[in-house]
Amino acid sequence: MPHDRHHDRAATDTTGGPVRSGGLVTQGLAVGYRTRSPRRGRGAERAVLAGLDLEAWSGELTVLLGPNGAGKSTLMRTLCGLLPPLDGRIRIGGTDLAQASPSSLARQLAVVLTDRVDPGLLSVRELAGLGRHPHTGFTGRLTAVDHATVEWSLRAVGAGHLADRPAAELSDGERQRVLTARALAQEPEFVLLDEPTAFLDVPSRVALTVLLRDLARDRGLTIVVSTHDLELALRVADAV
Ligand SMILES: Nc1ncnc2c1ncn2[C@@H]1O[C@H](COP(=O)(O)OP(=O)(O)OP(=O)(O)O)[C@@H](O)[C@H]1O
Repeated sequence: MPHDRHHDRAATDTTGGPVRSGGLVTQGLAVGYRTRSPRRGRGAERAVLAGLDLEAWSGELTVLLGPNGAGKSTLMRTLCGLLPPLDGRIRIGGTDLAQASPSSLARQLAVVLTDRVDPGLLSVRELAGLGRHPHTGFTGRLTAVDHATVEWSLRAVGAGHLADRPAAELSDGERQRVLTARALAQEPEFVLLDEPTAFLDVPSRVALTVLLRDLARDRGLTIVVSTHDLELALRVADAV
């Protein structure tokens, strides 16, 4: 790792634990699925990962590395509140995820999962503009500041030239960039991206990962990315 995360948080409390607040922290987290049983209520639990004590901090790009089927997507879905934890706690910015209101979570946290998105008839600019929704209030109208943020986010991921294209016509790699732009347009403190480089060619993989690391450092974001790209993770990530 090029950057020793432990160097940044040398301060500890009397129990030896970190004194840093905020960040994305889990304690004893178990993630997985509950099978539905129509006759017997809740059904059985199938844990995919258990006993996870994870920390991701502001200003750092944290990478979740694991082979196919390891549980990265399951963990990502749980960290953003889409899947209930089977056990343990998740704290985001010092607040228990289970207690966070959906509207405050939407302003704080942006997520890009691997699910296919149907953009309908939206242009690329309009699709990225959806990221502004938590900030637009009752009318949903974008102000000049919102428009500027969307343009910036598209340019940041190298998709500025696609802005007027119908989003439904994008290639997989182009769509991946635009969805990343939508997440950045949200101006969140926390960004979770599940395999954001999966469809990208090698130069674009490096460029996007370096961009995410720089955004984390320059804007103090907490960015968590899953990947099975070992080399890139080790070269660029602040914590793996
Ligand atoms: N909806 C579901 N219900 C039950 N089990 C599931 C469900 N989705 C995934 N799983 C199982 O959970 C395990 C972890 O899957 P997950 O998709 O989280 O892994 P991953 O690390 O993201 O893999 P990949 O790198 O292939 O995307 C797998 O064994 C998978 O079959």
